[in-house]
Amino acid sequence: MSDTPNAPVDLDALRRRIDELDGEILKLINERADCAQRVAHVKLAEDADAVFYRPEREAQVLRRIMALNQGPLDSEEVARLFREIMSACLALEQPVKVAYLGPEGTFTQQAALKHFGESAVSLPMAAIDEVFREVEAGAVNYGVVPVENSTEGVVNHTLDSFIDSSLGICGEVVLRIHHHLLVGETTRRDKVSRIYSHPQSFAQCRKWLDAHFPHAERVPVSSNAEAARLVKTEWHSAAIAGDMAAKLYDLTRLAEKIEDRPDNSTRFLIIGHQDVPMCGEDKTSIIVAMRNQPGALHDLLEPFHRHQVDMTRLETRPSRSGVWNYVFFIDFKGHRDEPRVAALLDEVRLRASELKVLGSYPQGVL
Ligand SMILES: O=C(O)C(=O)C[C@]1(C(=O)O)C=C[C@@H](O)C=C1
Repeated sequence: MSDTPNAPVDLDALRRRIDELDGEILKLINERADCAQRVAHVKLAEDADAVFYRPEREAQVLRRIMALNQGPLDSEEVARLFREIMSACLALEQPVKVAYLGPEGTFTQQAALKHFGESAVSLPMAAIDEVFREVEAGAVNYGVVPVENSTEGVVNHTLDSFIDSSLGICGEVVLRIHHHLLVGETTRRDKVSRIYSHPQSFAQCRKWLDAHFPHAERVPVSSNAEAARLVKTEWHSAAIAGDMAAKLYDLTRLAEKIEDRPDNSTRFLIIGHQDVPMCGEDKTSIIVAMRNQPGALHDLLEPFHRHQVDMTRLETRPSRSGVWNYVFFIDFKGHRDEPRVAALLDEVRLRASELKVLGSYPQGVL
């Protein structure tokens, strides 16, 4: 075989080489799976209630692979392949069960698959509260809920659910959101008089809709997947939804990527009972209640500046009880076990009327 580009190649020889390599890859993947099974035995020997899913280790594996990769495959592509290999290995140790904000075909399901891989068992829930309840009750191991969109801002319902919940955060996943205009096979573009979607998606595609379908009725529904389900059986209707919903309901794309901002993305949280050890590139989320007095916000923020802790998000929510006068949701870089972060948290605790650490977890890798 020649290394010279454009040299004539022998197709049979190349396919024989691919067969050989596939044999080696197969052997290595199974050797890896065997190691994972042995890891499970070690975990069980140490603790009968062992937790098999280890977010910090998964983040380290994926980051290492991306750093090692020399192409020609793109690093993200390679990480996605390893994501699936680890998902299958974890399923051999113990299949992980995940509840997500449904119905089937939502972006949250896409986020759950991106984070846990195809070997996880994922179950759709009708509402964010239900995802929290299923995880709290132990019916599933983890939950996946949306928390903020780059165009539309925060998902208040998710933030509020943390106030009264015993659950914490064990991971995050960021998804690029691409919306398409979808129709059933009998609907023509010039006949679309009604468009269904989730209110957030309407907001994310507002300029495109004003320009292309100014006269179509916009009907808000509970999810993009529900919008896709409705148009499957309706003439003259279209839905705004993503790839998963298009595939699930076998719809045609009249227009692709119609979101107004090309960087439109949504951040999802993985919720659970687990305290996640440090992985090296971590984030911490806290809820802080401050007394209703002048300078409260300054008092809260000043230690972050002094300890040089990088805040990535600050949200304020109205209090729902007397104690929680002002409630702030804060995300920052670092892990609660780092001395610098521990010192910061001690100071914030002294200044606040309440502090709840929701968790430290790996920054989203993919
Ligand atoms: O290292 C572990 O603890 C494992 O269980 C192995 C492994 C892997 O396949 O690499 C599988 C599942 C865990 O979530 C993390 C990593």
